[in-house]
Amino acid sequence: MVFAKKDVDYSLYLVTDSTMLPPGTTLCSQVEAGLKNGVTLVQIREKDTETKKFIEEALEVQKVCKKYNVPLIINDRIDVAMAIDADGVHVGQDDMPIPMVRKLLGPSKILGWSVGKPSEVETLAKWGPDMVDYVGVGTLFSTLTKKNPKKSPMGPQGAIAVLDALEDFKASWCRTVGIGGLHPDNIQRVICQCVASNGKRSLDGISLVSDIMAAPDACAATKRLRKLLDGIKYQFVDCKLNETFPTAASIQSVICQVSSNRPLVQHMTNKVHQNFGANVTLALGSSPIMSEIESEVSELARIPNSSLLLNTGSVAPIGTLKAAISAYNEVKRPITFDPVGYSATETRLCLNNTLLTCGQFACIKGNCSEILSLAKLNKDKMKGVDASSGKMDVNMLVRATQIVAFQYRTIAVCTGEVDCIVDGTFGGKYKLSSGTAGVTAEDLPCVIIEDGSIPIMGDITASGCSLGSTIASFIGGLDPTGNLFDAVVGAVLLYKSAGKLASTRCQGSGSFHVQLIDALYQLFHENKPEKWSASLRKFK
Ligand SMILES: Cc1ncc(COP(=O)(O)OP(=O)(O)O)c(N)n1
Ligand SMILES: Cc1ncsc1CCOP(=O)(O)O
Ligand SMILES: [Mg+2]
Repeated sequence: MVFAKKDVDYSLYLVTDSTMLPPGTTLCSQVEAGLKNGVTLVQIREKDTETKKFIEEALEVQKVCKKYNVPLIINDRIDVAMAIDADGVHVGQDDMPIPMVRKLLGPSKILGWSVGKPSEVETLAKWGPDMVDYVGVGTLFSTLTKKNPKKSPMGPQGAIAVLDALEDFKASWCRTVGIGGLHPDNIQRVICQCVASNGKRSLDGISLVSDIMAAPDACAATKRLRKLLDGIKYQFVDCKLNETFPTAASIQSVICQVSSNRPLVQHMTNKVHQNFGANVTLALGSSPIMSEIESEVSELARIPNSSLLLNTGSVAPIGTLKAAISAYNEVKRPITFDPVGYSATETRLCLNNTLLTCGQFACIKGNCSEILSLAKLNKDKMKGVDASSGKMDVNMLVRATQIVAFQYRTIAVCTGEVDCIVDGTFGGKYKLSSGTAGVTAEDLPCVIIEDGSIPIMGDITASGCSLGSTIASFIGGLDPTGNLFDAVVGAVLLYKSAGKLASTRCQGSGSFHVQLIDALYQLFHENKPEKWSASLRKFK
C-alpha cells in the first residue's frame, strides 16, 4: 500500500518502545489501543532489538497498521523498511545520510529527519521537496526515553526557530512534529507557542513514546491526547482571555473584584523586594505570602484566587521554582513572571530560559532591557539588573513587547518612562499546522501608558518588582468572568498614577517609599480610574 504523502496525518504520531510496556500488555496491544483511539502515524523504534526479532515485530505492527489504514515508519533501519515494504523511514543526524536513504527507498516512501536547528533546515531546503517529507523537531523537553541524548532540550523557543527556518528557506512541503517529553500537561502550550513568526505554520503534530507505550490504559491515554489535539482553546487561567480595550469602567470592575476576592499572592522573589512587595500587596486589598517551600506550593495554588509572582531574583532552588510553575498551571491559576536581569549574566540567562520553557505565564513583565533581550533585540549585553539608561525608541519597545507576547502566548509588559502592554494570548486559541493564520506579532493589540517621567521611581529599591506584586494581585483577584488584559492594564495604570502622585508628595527617596504605598492604597480604595493621572492609549 502506498500512502499519498499529501494525505499523511501527522497529528498524533506514536513511536514505539517495547522496553516500557506495562504488565499484561504487548507491543501490538499498545499500538492497537492507540490506533483505535486516534493515533494517525506509527513508528517502530526498537533500539536494542536484534534484526530478526525486529523484523518479526515490524511485520506484526505492520498488520495492525494496515487494519487501521495508518502508515508505518521504521526508525533507523532502512534495510528492515525495504524488507517489509514499510511506508517510510525516520533517520537522525547521525544515521544514514538522507540522499542515500532516499535513493534506497525510492520517491514514494515517507522520509523523516530529526532536526534541532535552523542550519539543518537550510540543508533540507537545499535538497528540495523530493528528499525530506517531515521533520521531528526536538528534543523539546527532557525525557528518559531517548538514551544518551546528544542535544539538550530546545523548548518551544527552539521549535519556533526551526519553524521560522522552514518559512525562511521556503520549505513549504516539509511537515513537522514536535517530540520529546510531550504529555497532556504541556501539549496545548506547545501547539500554542510553537508558531512561525510569520504566523503561517505551527507544528503539524506531536510525536510521543511513553505517554502511550507506558500507559496501563493506552486507550484512555490516547483519548486524552486526541481531545487535546482536536481542541481549539488553551484555557490556561480561569478568567476571560477575549480581546478587549480596557476602559475606566472595566478597570473599576477589576478593582471591585480584587477587593471582594482578596487574592492570595504568593511571592517567590528576591530578598530586597520581599518586605516592600508584601506591603504593596496589602495596600491593594490582597494577601501576600512570601513562601519558597516546595512542599506547600500545591496547597497554596489551590487556595481560591491564588496568584504566583515569580521574580527570578529569588534564590529558591530551581526545582522549587519549577514545582511552583507546574502547581499553578495545573489548577489554572495565574503566574506573573519577572525575569530580573534576564541576560545580565549567563547564570540568569540560563535560569530564566529554563523557567520560560517550564510553563505558561499569564503575564511576563520586565524593564526595557529585559524585554528587548527576551525578544532577542538587545544587541549589547544588559548592564546589570537595572533598566538600561537613556531613552528607548517607543516603536522598538512596542516591537519587542509584541514579540515576547507572541512567542510566549502571554500578556507582555515592558516598563519604563512609557509602559507598553501587549496581549499575545490569541484568546487561548490554537490550531495544528496553520499557526495563527498569518497574524504576526506586529498585529497584536498594544496599549501605551504614560504619565511623564518619574525619576524618583528609580531611586528606590523594588519599585519595578512591586509592579509585579500589583499585577499578580489584580489578575489573582479576577472572577472567572473577569478579563486578563483589563486586569494587567489596570494594574500598570494604577501603579504609574500612584508613582506620579507619590512623587509630588515626597521629600526624598525615603518618604517616596512610604508615599508610594499610601498612593496605591488611596487610589485603589477610591477606585476612580477616570481620575488617575496616567494616560492610556492604543498604539497605532
Ligand atoms: C518522529 C521522530 N522524531 C525524532 C526521532 C529521533 O530520531 P533520531 O534522532 O534518529 O534518534 P533515535 O530515535 O534513532 O534514537 C524519531 N525517532 N522520531
Ligand atoms: C525518539 C525521540 N527523539 C527525541 S526525544 C525521543 C523520545 C521521546 O519519548 P517521550 O515521548 O517518552 O518523551
Ligand atoms: Mg536514529
